[in-house]
Amino acid sequence: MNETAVTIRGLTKAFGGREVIRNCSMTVEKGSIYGFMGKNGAGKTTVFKILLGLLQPTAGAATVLGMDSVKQNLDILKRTGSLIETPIFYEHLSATENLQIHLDYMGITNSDIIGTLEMVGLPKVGAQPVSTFSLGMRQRLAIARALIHKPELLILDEPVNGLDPVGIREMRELLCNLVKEREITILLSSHILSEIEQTANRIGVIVNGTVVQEVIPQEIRKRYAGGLEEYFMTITKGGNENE
Ligand SMILES: Nc1ncnc2c1ncn2[C@@H]1O[C@H](COP(=O)(O)OP(=O)(O)OP(=O)(O)O)[C@@H](O)[C@H]1O
Repeated sequence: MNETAVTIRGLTKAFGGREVIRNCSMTVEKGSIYGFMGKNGAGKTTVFKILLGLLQPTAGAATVLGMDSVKQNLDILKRTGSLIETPIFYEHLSATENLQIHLDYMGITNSDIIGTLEMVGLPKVGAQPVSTFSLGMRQRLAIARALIHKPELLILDEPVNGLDPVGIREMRELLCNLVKEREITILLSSHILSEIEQTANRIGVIVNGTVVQEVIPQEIRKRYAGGLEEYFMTITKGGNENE
């Protein structure tokens, strides 16, 4: 049996008495790419924030790399790289300086900033202030920051957001290579179904704060002639009360 990188059981999160995550369970196997799909407001970002210890669950539990998301959140942050919502940088500082600050914060002295910038497709702009970066360049830098401390797990909320078609393909190749070469686990959300289809080993669909299905892409192709789009429309129909 595969080991798990993330286990969520009976998770509930309420904001001001309104439950946006409801009795939610999911399992992410180590060394895999898990595609997390759901309509706007279904609860993907909230689940990611709970996994990273940025939000506390109202009920239930989340375990990340064997650690409890509430009690061991600092250890989780050290062993995990993440990109959640719009990345924030020190605008007047260069890409290299931003990565160095992150490494200092993580207490890491020995890391390859130049190699990481190259890996994400920013080979020549390390010295440039982030204020001059385009949306796609910022997204690449955010991925570099998520990767630079060599995490075992990457949690990426819409990582291809803002990338052009070339960038999207490069990101796909990068993520697949990371799993192959570094044996890391990737949990990512995306509204671009073709991206999920081409990268994920396993797919989880969240509807109104509950993961309603976890499946492998081959199973979807077998059962739905229209592929992932038809599957998504079928599973999520009935709307989203969280919207
Ligand atoms: N801090 C908060 N306070 C109150 N409600 C919140 C808070 N954060 C999220 N919500 C609500 O929780 C629900 C789930 O939001 P979440 O951002 O997790 O959805 P999502 O699936 O990531 O959506 P999207 O695809 O649009 O990014 C939404 O109804 C949102 O308004």
